[in-house]
Amino acid sequence: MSSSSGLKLAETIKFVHRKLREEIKSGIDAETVWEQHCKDRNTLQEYAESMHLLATEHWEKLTATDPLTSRILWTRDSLRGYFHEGGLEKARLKNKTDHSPKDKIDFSSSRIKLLDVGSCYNPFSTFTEELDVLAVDLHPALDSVYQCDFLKVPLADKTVMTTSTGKEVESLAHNQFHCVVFSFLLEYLPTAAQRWTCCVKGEQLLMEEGLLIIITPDSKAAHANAPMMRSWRCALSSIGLERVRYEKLQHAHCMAFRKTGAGHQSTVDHNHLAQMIYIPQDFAKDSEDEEEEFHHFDRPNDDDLADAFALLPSFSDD
Ligand SMILES: C[S@@+](CC[C@H](N)C(=O)[O-])C[C@H]1O[C@@H](n2cnc3c(N)ncnc32)[C@H](O)[C@@H]1O
Repeated sequence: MSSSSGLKLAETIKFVHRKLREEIKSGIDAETVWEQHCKDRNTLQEYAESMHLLATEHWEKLTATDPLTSRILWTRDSLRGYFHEGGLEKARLKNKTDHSPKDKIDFSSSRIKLLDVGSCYNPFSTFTEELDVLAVDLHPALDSVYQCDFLKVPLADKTVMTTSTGKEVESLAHNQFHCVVFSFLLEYLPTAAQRWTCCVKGEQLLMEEGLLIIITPDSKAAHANAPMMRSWRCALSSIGLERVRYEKLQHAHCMAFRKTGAGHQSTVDHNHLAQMIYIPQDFAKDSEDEEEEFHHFDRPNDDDLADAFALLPSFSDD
């Protein structure tokens, strides 16, 4: 791998995201778009190399000078705070009405079992003393990451991994992980329905009281995309994921959601909820709008959002 300008690497990544969205907007169905994309080994390889370089050679330099910009350190800090420094107990006290597990899991003694979805280059591998990481990706950049299309991988009683034809995941076990991480994963997916599928699967893989960490890029001020963040929070609360931590870093929104065990509300309309996991680019009209990423977009009209929120109880403002 050779060094390359950060701008060029970021452009390679944005190009792939944009291409997928443009194909959807042109009317090709999501299944076909995704299938074709998964077969395009050259694009996947170029993306993996670019992402790996961008993160390790450019973003990590920024982390060295300003650790508060790091989504990886934010995640580690959140896990420590929740599992080892009283966050979990606080959440238990706050949610006296939760359907708590009969034998509460003691998280304090063991390493945190973490599933990093869309891991690319396994950024959490440096914390092996505290984290037991299973890193998976559609097209891994490193050998320590298992190949797995999270949209398609079956959830089963056991996690099954193969190494015979390369490192692959055949199935992932329900209720097995203390933590599931989606760091810069959701905006890769061109439809809100695919993002929703990820969230639902993430919830199913977590042990009760486990954390789903979602990190999404945004260099604008926190309030600029606050309606989007509220929309995500609201949708996730309807499948029993309660937000316990939120922070706007310089380039990302970072969120931790706790699996409350309240389960899915029986009345939830999954199609409707899926649309709530929107991103600004879903509304960009052409590639010029896309260029601006988070700057120029038409938000869903306020009435639509108000309707969406009205459907869901226990929504509270930021
Ligand atoms: C922007 S990169 C983020 C990499 C890393 N998580 C980080 O924070 O630097 C998005 C990653 O998600 C992976 N990805 C996208 N869709 C996926 C899927 N359905 N299953 C698994 N990985 C996926 C891509 O291959 C890519 O490596």
